[in-house]
Amino acid sequence: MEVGFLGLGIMGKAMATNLLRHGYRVTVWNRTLAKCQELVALGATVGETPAAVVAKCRYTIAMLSDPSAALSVVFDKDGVLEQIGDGKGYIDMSTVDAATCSKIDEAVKQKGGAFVEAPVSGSKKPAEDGQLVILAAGDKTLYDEMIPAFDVLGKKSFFLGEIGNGAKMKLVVNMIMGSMMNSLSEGLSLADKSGLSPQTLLDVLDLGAIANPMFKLKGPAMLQGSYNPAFPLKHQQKDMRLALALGDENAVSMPVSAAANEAFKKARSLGLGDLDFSAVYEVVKGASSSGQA
Ligand SMILES: NC(=O)C1=CN([C@@H]2O[C@H](COP(=O)(O)OP(=O)(O)OC[C@H]3O[C@@H](n4cnc5c(N)ncnc54)[C@H](OP(=O)(O)O)[C@@H]3O)[C@@H](O)[C@H]2O)C=CC1
Ligand SMILES: O=CC(=O)O
Repeated sequence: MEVGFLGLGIMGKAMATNLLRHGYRVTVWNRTLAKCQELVALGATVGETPAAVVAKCRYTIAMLSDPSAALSVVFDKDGVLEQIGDGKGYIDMSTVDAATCSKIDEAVKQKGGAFVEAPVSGSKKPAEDGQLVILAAGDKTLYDEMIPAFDVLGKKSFFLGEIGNGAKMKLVVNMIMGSMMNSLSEGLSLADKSGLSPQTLLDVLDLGAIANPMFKLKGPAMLQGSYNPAFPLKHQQKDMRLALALGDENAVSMPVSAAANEAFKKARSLGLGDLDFSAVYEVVKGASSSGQA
């Protein structure tokens, strides 16, 4: 099967690599074209523009940073819309909001193509290991056609129905994740400032009812002050922002998430946006130090 792949950031590179390893013929494009070379070394071919990729491939997957990138790659000059049409499918796996998915869906359908949104839960390592959780919605026929590729990329795919539902599910999940990361940061700070060992706190957490892979993976690195980006903080803040907007639309009060969003915004303002989202710990630590008598 031949697929196109647009966007070779942390996630896209791992996902396209996985497809190549499983025998897919992959044509890649990235805004910074030089980043395609690593994939070429693994057997990919390069499309000079998103339109060129879509012209060549029946199915094209995108994995881009945010709504503005997702829209630009579709609607701008040399974009997806110039070549999408009958018999072609476009699958956007980026984390965006439902309105962005609807705009893309309508435009692709108007050209005779099919669209599936399919954001993923799981970070760099699950992407490398083909262990993502895929949250798809939109054209069911295209979804069914993509199942073999989704099986390479992920451990489980959910088809959630009408367009927008994948985006909404992803935002709810990441809203919870961002709040949990803030809560862990506060707990580590509180343990430290009150004379306890933060490492012992991690050991205790890992044995109890709130043990989870995120605390286990990120906790020790946070104590080392090591924030090599798996999930960039700027993307987590984008997800909190979009989840809060979904809360606004539905009149759902989310004070915990709003507070977490403020901490991520503060981290961005301090220049931590390109670090892992666990770097919000630096903000929480700083806040507790400045509060000292
Ligand atoms: N990292 C993670 O753990 C996870 C991330 N996600 C989501 O997946 C998506 C990608 O994340 P990730 O790979 O980490 O992000 P990166 O920041 O590593 O990569 C972003 C990609 O988007 C491209 N891009 C950005 N702006 C534009 C634009 N205006 N036009 C065209 N291309 C653009 C970048 O191109 P260039 O190289 O030129 O900058 C790059 O290919 C995001 O929506 C994120 O929220 C979902 C699950 C996990
Ligand atoms: O979106 C990030 C993730 O880890 O999932």
